[in-house]
Amino acid sequence: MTDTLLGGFLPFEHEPYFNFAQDTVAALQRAAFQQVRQRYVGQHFPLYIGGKRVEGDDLFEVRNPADTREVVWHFPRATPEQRDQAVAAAQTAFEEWRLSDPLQRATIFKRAAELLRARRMEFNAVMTLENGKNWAEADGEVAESVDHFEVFARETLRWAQGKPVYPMPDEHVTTVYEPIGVVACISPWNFPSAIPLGMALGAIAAGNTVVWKPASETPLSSLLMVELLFEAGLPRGVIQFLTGTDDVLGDPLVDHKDIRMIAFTGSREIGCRIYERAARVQPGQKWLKRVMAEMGGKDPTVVCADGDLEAAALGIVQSAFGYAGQKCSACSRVIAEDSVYDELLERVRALAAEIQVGLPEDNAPVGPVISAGSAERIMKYVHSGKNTARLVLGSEHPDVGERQGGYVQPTIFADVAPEDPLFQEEIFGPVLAFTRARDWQHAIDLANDSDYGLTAAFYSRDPHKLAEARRRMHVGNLYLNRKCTGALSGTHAFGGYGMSGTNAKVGGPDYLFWFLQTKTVAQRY
Ligand SMILES: NC(=O)c1ccc[n+]([C@@H]2O[C@H](COP(=O)([O-])OP(=O)(O)OC[C@H]3O[C@@H](n4cnc5c(N)ncnc54)[C@H](O)[C@@H]3O)[C@@H](O)[C@H]2O)c1
Ligand SMILES: N[C@@H](CCC=O)C(=O)O
Repeated sequence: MTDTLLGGFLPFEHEPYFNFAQDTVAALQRAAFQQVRQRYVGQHFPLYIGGKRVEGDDLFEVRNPADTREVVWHFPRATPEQRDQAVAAAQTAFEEWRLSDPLQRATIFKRAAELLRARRMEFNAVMTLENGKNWAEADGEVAESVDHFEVFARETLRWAQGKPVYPMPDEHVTTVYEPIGVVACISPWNFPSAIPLGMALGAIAAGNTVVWKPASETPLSSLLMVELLFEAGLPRGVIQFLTGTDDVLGDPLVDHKDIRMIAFTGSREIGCRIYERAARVQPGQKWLKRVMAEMGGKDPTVVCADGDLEAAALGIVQSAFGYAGQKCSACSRVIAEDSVYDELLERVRALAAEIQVGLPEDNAPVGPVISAGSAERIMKYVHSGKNTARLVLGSEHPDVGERQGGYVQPTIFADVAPEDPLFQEEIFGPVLAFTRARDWQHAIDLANDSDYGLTAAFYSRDPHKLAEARRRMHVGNLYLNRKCTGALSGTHAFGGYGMSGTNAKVGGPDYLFWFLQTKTVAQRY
């Protein structure tokens, strides 16, 4: 029966992006900024616990990274009591939600997709104002969120079917998947809707309940998704929404005995910390906690001598400097064969030199990094890089008038040695390292010389080299003859190797298994 239902949810198409080059579309997006400013700026937003909206007394400010003098909105700092109430409420809601009909879940997600389609420009504008994405980057993420709703609607039905087993003549044996409990979803600021949404939908599509803890820099993009799900019919107790400080919502949430799983996306430092802490069984805890930890990257683009240099240069510039390099998937290393190294470097330099850094609300190609502190950290790499490598572009502060924010110019270093921090460490900003390889095989060795293994791009026209790249590149997401950013839900299951994390592969066919446990039932008649 579920097969028939799943059939009713097909076919699937990725949500198309808005074409902001069209005047009418651009005018609508501008109007959405005005509406969002009128409706949301200056507002105080709530927590959600046990289906109730909870106002807080102790508020923190969210600032516009494009001009940090502007406070855009306020959110509450949850107290330890509210954290514990949220976990308890999620436990209570689990008893009902775990038995919910997968078709009910799928229908809610489909409805949420429809609701979001109608409000995409509003969600884009909110994201721009709190995390500095330009229109296209924000739109890419909101479109990905629509895709997540559509994909998870189908995945919840698919997993509800169970899996066939090898039969026995005298027993009827089934393998079915059941939910596990309360999942804490902890997310970063750089993808404030699609990333927490992917984790939360994984949890609730599987029949679990959620404590959703967004990054403090970007809580409204997350809250709007939660409220959208409520509007679509999700029983309100299924998601608890908590904002606040890491001393209340970090270690203590991870350590909580009633948390069954932590779904985390963020830095390597915090991911490793969670992994370690969650391994300790707390008094009263009745399970081994499961941890999904999706972490950073140091993503290479390999360019072979026979590759299309024009396409490679464009792909490198888009993936290295789009959203100021603040994607875990961003290209941060280029490894090119000796014979094309200089030409490729010049092509990339010329394209990158044209990039204008400016206001994301005006749709500048590159906006600010998330904060002044982040810019300072990035500039430390740039300053020390000048002593270890050859600066080809950047390193100055772009002119953005009187605005205060962490604006960093696209920066390129050439002749970077493999042991250089520019080659090994995630900088999470618009800083690109070029390294020369003797030949294409050496280039693959250099690409693999990293603790991380998230994404990589590989450019060649030679089928033998492409096949070898498929076999040898040690990454979770390998892109041949295209840029290494922009995974699409349902198609490019996303997650890395090595210290990039647990390889959970959000948006992929196995993702829901992370949130399920398997029951075998054998019956004799
Ligand atoms: N692999 C991926 O899919 C992916 C996607 C996006 C971002 N990232 C990575 O995220 C990082 C940038 O994000 P960030 O700066 O927000 O990361 P972060 O690790 O500093 O913070 C992530 C979240 O963890 C919370 N947190 C902080 N201390 C905690 C603790 N002790 N216990 C539990 N939670 C705690 C934060 O409040 C935040 O919500 C980069 O390294 C980037 O590569 C990875
Ligand atoms: N999924 C995004 C990256 C998310 C990390 O920051 C991409 O594929 O570019």
